Amino acid sequence: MKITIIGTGYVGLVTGACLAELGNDVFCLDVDQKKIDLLNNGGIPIHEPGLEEVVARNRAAGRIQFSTDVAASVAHGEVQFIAVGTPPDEDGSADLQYVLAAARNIGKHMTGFKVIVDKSTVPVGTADRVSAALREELAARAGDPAASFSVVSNPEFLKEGAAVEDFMRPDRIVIGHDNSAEGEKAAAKMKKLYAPFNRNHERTFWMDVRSAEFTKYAANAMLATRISFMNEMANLADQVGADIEAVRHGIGSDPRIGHSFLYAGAGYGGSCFPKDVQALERTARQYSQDLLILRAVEAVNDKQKLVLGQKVVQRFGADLSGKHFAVWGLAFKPNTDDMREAPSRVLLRQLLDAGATVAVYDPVAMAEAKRVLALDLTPSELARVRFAASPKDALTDAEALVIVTEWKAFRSPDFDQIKAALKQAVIFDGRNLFEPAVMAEAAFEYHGIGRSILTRT
Ligand SMILES: NC(=O)c1ccc[n+]([C@@H]2O[C@H](COP(=O)([O-])OP(=O)(O)OC[C@H]3O[C@@H](n4cnc5c(N)ncnc54)[C@H](O)[C@@H]3O)[C@@H](O)[C@H]2O)c1
Ligand SMILES: O=c1ccn([C@@H]2O[C@H](COP(=O)(O)OP(=O)(O)O[C@H]3O[C@H](CO)[C@@H](O)[C@H](O)[C@H]3O)[C@@H](O)[C@H]2O)c(=O)[nH]1
Repeated sequence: MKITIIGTGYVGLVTGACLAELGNDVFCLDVDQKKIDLLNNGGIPIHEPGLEEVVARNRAAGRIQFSTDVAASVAHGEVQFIAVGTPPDEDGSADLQYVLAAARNIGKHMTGFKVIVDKSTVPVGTADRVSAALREELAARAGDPAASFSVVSNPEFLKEGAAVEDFMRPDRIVIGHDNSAEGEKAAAKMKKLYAPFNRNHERTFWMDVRSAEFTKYAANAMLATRISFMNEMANLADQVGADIEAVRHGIGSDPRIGHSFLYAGAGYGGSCFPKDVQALERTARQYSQDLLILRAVEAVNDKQKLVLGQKVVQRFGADLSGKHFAVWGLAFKPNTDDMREAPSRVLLRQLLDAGATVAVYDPVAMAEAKRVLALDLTPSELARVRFAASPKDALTDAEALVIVTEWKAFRSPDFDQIKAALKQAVIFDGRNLFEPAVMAEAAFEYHGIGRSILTRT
């Protein structure tokens, strides 16, 4: 099938590459000329395991092309995926300017019948706005009088760091369409496009457009709720002298609760949970409804991002001037270089505000961290951050090690080496990577999240 993908970010590039892998003829459009040049020169703008190989293979086979040519992109695809960003507006609602600009571009150039797919995460009712924008553009020009379209909602559920795998083996495919003749025609095309992922369509959930749009937000809101719930339980566990890891196993074994997504830590980050929770709250407010649970989820998460830094201050004092710390992990989660809403940024702000100097290391996010921290910090603050060449290099002369991201490479470190490099054998572990009993045996002072019972003894 001839497919156009508008926006070549995390979602667009992965969607385009994976659909090309299945034999489709894919045209990827972006407004960012640098990104398109990089892709045309064989580069990949993001770190995503397996993506580079899929893109290279399909580029070589002529099944995927990258361009900024809007007219050519509209002419190419019978199915046009809109996968542009929907960042938070000032009031927390999803900013739809990029989605609507993409829709208008389609309306300006289209001929014949097009399936327009909202792949971006967009508030309930957006498909209607996309349809209206398209209709306006069609009415404003002397084009093909037979031009027609149907807007379908097909939200994306991939996780960064596992995006290719998630896209190729989806838990579910949600497709919302209307039941007009065009809507049914669009649904038939979507069915054909997704057939290779689930031959009997056992994983496809067909629904109306608004329910599909809502499903995406409800899924992220539920996942964010689990995390904030566990973080709140962890903080209480610290107070009452319980171990949140034991509690996690204890409750996760109930199939109604399940083991996944129950890890207490340094708070959730990334480009989705923070903005999608806010956007859903904002949608509710438009209908005079106050989503009390989600407000709490957000407030707990904001507080949780401070917990690691507070533990450091509790241990080393409010004035950290003259003190130096090692930080392992900067990306908001492992296997990505994405720094959007990363808890590490909050921790660095706390340590620097208290007067400390830091040495930071991340296996893949160093370049992105340099870019982002140059925006977060003043030049004099940035001068107190050293970008280390290795985990070991970061440790030199530090009072303590603070772990923010659970990269695999941090899971089995050489503890003797850590002890030798640090001024004091103290570890603050924002992801509960190690067993407190093992750490105690190795004579480390170990501060996890929600595990104080084991550090007090
Ligand atoms: N990142 C994720 O893990 C993820 C997962 C599921 C859903 N989503 C949702 O998917 C959407 C895209 O997210 P992302 O992380 O891929 O964003 P991104 O910022 O990585 O990429 C968006 C791309 O769209 C391009 N763009 C903007 N306007 C354009 C236009 N008019 N025409 C062509 N290109 C245009 C930008 O230049 C950019 O390259 C968002 O709504 C997001 O919430 C993201
Ligand atoms: O038990 C857990 C699981 C995750 N996290 C944190 O939660 C954040 C988000 O993690 P994850 O969901 O793995 O990454 P994302 O790439 O942000 O993916 C989420 O957001 C995407 C964009 O909407 C959705 O498509 C995915 O289904 C959804 O998992 C990260 O900071 C994690 O550290 C925890 O603190 N504890």
